[in-house]
Amino acid sequence: MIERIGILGAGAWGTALAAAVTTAGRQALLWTRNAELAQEINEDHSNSVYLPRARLDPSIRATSDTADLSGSDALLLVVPAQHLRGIAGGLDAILPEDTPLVLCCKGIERNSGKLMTEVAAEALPGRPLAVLSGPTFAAEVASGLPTAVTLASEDSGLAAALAESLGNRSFRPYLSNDPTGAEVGGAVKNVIAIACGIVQGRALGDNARAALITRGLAEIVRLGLAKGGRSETLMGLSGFGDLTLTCTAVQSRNYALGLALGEGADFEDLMSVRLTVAEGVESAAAVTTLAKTLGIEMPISKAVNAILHQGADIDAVIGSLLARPFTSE
Ligand SMILES: NC(=O)c1ccc[n+]([C@@H]2O[C@H](COP(=O)([O-])OP(=O)(O)OC[C@H]3O[C@@H](n4cnc5c(N)ncnc54)[C@H](O)[C@@H]3O)[C@@H](O)[C@H]2O)c1
Ligand SMILES: O=P(O)(O)OC[C@H](O)CO
Repeated sequence: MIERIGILGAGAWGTALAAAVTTAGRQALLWTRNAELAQEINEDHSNSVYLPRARLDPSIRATSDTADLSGSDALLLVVPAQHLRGIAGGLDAILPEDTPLVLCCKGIERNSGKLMTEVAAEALPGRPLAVLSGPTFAAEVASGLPTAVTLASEDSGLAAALAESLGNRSFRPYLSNDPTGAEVGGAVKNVIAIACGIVQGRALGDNARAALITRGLAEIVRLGLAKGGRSETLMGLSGFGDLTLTCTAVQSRNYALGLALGEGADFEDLMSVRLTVAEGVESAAAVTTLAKTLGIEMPISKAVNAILHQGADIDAVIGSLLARPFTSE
């Protein structure tokens, strides 16, 4: 039985997952690089920086020493995508080779274009891998509100064991053997959510957002299939489900970032003050490069990348998207 769950990363999602783990009756050990935050979690049972309104179960323990994770029966990887390689690599010497790794971060490594399972397989070679993804705002999970996730692994026995260990009445895993599809859905939906925020910020209407969600899903499916994922995964919780959630709620950091940009805020100003991660920023660049390499069309993702990273004018980019030739669905 998977009893002791190590959680690498005590941001909003790592902390919410610790809450789900304790609700399921398992032990949660959170790792954070910030010793003061570990002390706060242990002594005050709160995470005032990343999940300010949550009261945490006192059984949740935190540490800033990665060596403490070596006794985990499974390790959830919940650090921002661009930091996974660096942080996880430091665990290779201390983590047993049979410890399952569960990728809970949603992004693509910008420098390499690699998915999180690909990065984990290089940073911590040989360990069994799974992906946990889906429509999951951390604050709602921490409050015990009903949530369903995809738990995907090529090893169906591992996915089932993880579901048994982590699942409960309000945190319901659905099993899949398509981790690639689950990862692509989780990463690209953040980019499409930025696009949706931008059109809402520009007051272009709900029709425009529905069009972006639908054509965004077409981009997710193209990339997912090209990477070896399956279309039913991309139509499930970790694809369509998460895309819908993230593109329609101001609670989403990616959507909210797009909204602010659409309303006229400066990208660099927004990034210079933010504490929390908006994965779509880095993934927009990664997805654009990957689409070019794989020879697939992803015009919305490319447009977001042009706005964020190439200084393109928002109205000019929207004008170019609207001027694209008519085509079939
Ligand atoms: N918050 C959610 O609702 C939610 C839900 C599902 C998945 N996720 C995914 O989980 C992952 C983590 O997101 P989060 O919401 O927990 O993060 P967060 O925004 O709450 O916190 C930021 C995290 O990044 C870490 N960090 C910041 N700068 C760093 C650096 N230079 N080096 C190493 N670590 C650094 C911080 O210590 C902190 O743990 C992301 O991939 C996100 O997409 C988040
Ligand atoms: O706040 P966001 O945009 O990072 O989205 C959080 C989760 O990924 C939603 O499923």
